[in-house]
Amino acid sequence: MTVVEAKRPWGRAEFEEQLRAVAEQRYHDRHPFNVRMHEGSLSPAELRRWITNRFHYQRHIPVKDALITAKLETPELRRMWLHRIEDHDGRAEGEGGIERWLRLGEAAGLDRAALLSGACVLPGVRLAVDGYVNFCRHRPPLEAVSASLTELSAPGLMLRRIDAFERHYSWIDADGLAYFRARVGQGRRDSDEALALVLEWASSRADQERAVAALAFKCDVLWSLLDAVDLAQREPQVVSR
Ligand SMILES: O=C(O)c1cc(C(=O)O)c2c(n1)C(=O)C(=O)c1cc(C(=O)O)[nH]c1-2
Repeated sequence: MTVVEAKRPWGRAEFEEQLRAVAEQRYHDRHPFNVRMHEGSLSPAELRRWITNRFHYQRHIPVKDALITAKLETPELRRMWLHRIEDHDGRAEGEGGIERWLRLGEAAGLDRAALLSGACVLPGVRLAVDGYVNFCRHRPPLEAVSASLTELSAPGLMLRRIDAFERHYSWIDADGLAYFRARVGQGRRDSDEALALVLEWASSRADQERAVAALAFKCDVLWSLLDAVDLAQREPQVVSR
């Protein structure tokens, strides 16, 4: 009989390093579409296609956070996670990240009703977003929370994006960038909180490897979302001006 010895868990610092390496090396800031966005070579139609399709992702973030909240077992943890839902949905009509994204769309000349209808969302984007929501629906809290750790890299990307929009896409009113500005601080807080939970919860090497795999999966979700946007033919879009 062969005895398979369990691998020893990584130390805390090494585990954190593994997570950060995935969040950096597989992040979608390296995707060709984002590279073109940053260098200023996207056409208005491409930028509008991205805004339209990313709205599908944005509006599902609070749904997946509600699924995660339902799995958390203490009031303290649920309180911590609940603010994410509020960040996107706001406390009242006309507030929150979803509303800010709609204003970004309007600043780029997109029609609010058309965005809300979801009619122009690409099939690959629907699948990528479904993949993320279902992952958080079905997996244990450790993996669902680990998947959110792409946010370790998000604040840096937001700053780069704000700079790129101001520099290259000044036809979009600067007020439209409020979504990205708000996400810099929110993303830092979210990733600090999530990282502390993952480091605490994953005690065995198997858990640690599951956490790293969950984060890699999420990187793939973001990457394939951009693949769909990048490869799409020009979509008919309802433009308000
Ligand atoms: O624009 C981006 O590149 C980007 C990336 C990510 C991310 O890395 O997951 C998020 C967001 N934006 C974002 O706006 C957001 O609210 C958000 C929530 C989450 C999450 O997984 O809980 N990621 C992200």
